[in-house]
Amino acid sequence: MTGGAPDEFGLIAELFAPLAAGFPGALGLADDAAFIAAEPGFDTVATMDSMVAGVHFLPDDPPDLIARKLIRVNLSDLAAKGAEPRFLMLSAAFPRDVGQDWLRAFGAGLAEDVRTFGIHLIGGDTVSTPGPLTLTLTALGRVKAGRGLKRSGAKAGDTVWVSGSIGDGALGLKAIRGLLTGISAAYGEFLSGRYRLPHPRVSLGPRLLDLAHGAMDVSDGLVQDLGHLCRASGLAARIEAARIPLSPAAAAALELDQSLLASVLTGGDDYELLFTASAEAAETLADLSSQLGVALTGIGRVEPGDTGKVTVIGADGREIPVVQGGWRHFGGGSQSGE
Ligand SMILES: Nc1ncnc2c1ncn2[C@@H]1O[C@H](COP(=O)(O)OP(=O)(O)O)[C@@H](O)[C@H]1O
Ligand SMILES: Cc1ncc(C[n+]2csc(CCOP(=O)(O)OP(=O)(O)O)c2C)c(N)n1
Ligand SMILES: [Mg+2]
Ligand SMILES: [Mg+2]
Ligand SMILES: [Mg+2]
Repeated sequence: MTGGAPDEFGLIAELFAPLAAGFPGALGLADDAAFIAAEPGFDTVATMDSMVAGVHFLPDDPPDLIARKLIRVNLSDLAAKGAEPRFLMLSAAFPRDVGQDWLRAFGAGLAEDVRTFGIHLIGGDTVSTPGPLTLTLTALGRVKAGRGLKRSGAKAGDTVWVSGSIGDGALGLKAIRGLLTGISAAYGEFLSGRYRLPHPRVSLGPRLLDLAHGAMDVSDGLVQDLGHLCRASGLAARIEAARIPLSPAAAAALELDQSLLASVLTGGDDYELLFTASAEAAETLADLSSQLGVALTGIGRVEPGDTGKVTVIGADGREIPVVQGGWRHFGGGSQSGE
C-alpha cells in the first residue's frame, strides 16, 4: 500500500500476509488456496459469521475494534462447540472510498487478536462494494474426534448455565445511542465497550467437553438462543430472571429502569456460552469458574414440554411474557425483542 489509494494486492501483502506468516500452509497469502494437513484424532470445526456496517456494528466504530469483534464473534461459535481456534479466512468488501488510515487500523486490530488467540489468517478475498462495509469470517478450530458439543445434547432435568454476564452488549448499544440515562459515565463506557468488543469464552469452551450436555453461544438474545438449544434437544426450558447474571453496570441500569430487563432477555450481542449440565456437575463447574476467572451461573432447567418453549419466571413467581426472544434479520415484527 503506497501513495494514494490502496491497491488490492498491496493491501493483501501489507495488512494480511503478516498474519499468515506463522503458518506455512497459507503460502504467504500468495497462492490460490491454503493447505491444512488433516490431524488424526481431531475433528475440524468450521463456522462463519458476517458483520455488516449499520447492522452488527456502527459505521463510525473504531476500525481496530470492528476487526477484533469480527474475530471474536466467530471464536465464540468455536468455543460453544468446545473447539480450540486455529485458522481464519476473511472476506472483506470495503467501500471504494475506504481510507488508508482506516485500513491500517483495521489491520492492526486483526493482528492484535490473531496474536492474542494464537491463530493464523490463512486466506480470504478482498473486494470493493457500492454498499456498506461487509466482513465475513470463516473460523476453523479443532476438537477431539466425536467429542464436540452440540445444541442437541441437553437432557431433561439438566441445569441451564450461562458464562459471564448477560445484557451488557445490548445495553451498551443503547448507551452509545444515548438511550441509557442516569448511569455513571464509567458504567456507560463499560457497557459500550462490551458491545464493541465481546469476550468470547475461548478457554472455557474446551473445558466443558466432559461436563456440558447441550451447548451454544448467545448472540441473538438469551431467550431466542435457549429456544434453539431446546428445540434441537426436543425439550423446553424454564429460567428465572432474577438468576440471570448481570454486571454491576447492567444492574445499575436495571435498577433505574426495570423495562431494560427486555434488553437482557432478548437484546443479544452477548457472546457468552449457554449450556446445560446435570445437577451433579455443579461443584466441578464452580471449581472451573474460579480456575478460569469466568463466572458460571445456573439460571434454570431444561424439562420435557412444548419443544423449544422457554418460560421466563419473574421475581414474583409469575411468568414474564416474551413476544420475540431475540434478533431476527428477517421476518420479525421488530428486529430484536426489546
Ligand atoms: N447462508 C447459509 N448457508 C449455509 N448455512 C447457513 C447459512 N446461514 C446459516 N447457516 C447455518 O445455519 C446454522 C445456524 O446459523 P446461525 O443462526 O447464524 O448460528 P449462530 O447464531 O451460532 O452464528 C449454522 O449451522 C449455520 O452454519
Ligand atoms: C448497529 C447495530 N444494530 C443492532 C445490533 C443488534 N444485533 C444485530 S445482529 C444481532 C444478532 C447477532 O448477529 P447474527 O448475524 O444473527 O449473528 P449469529 O447469531 O449468526 O452469530 C444483534 C443482536 C447491533 N449489534 N448493531
Ligand atoms: Mg451465524
Ligand atoms: Mg454466531
Ligand atoms: Mg452461535
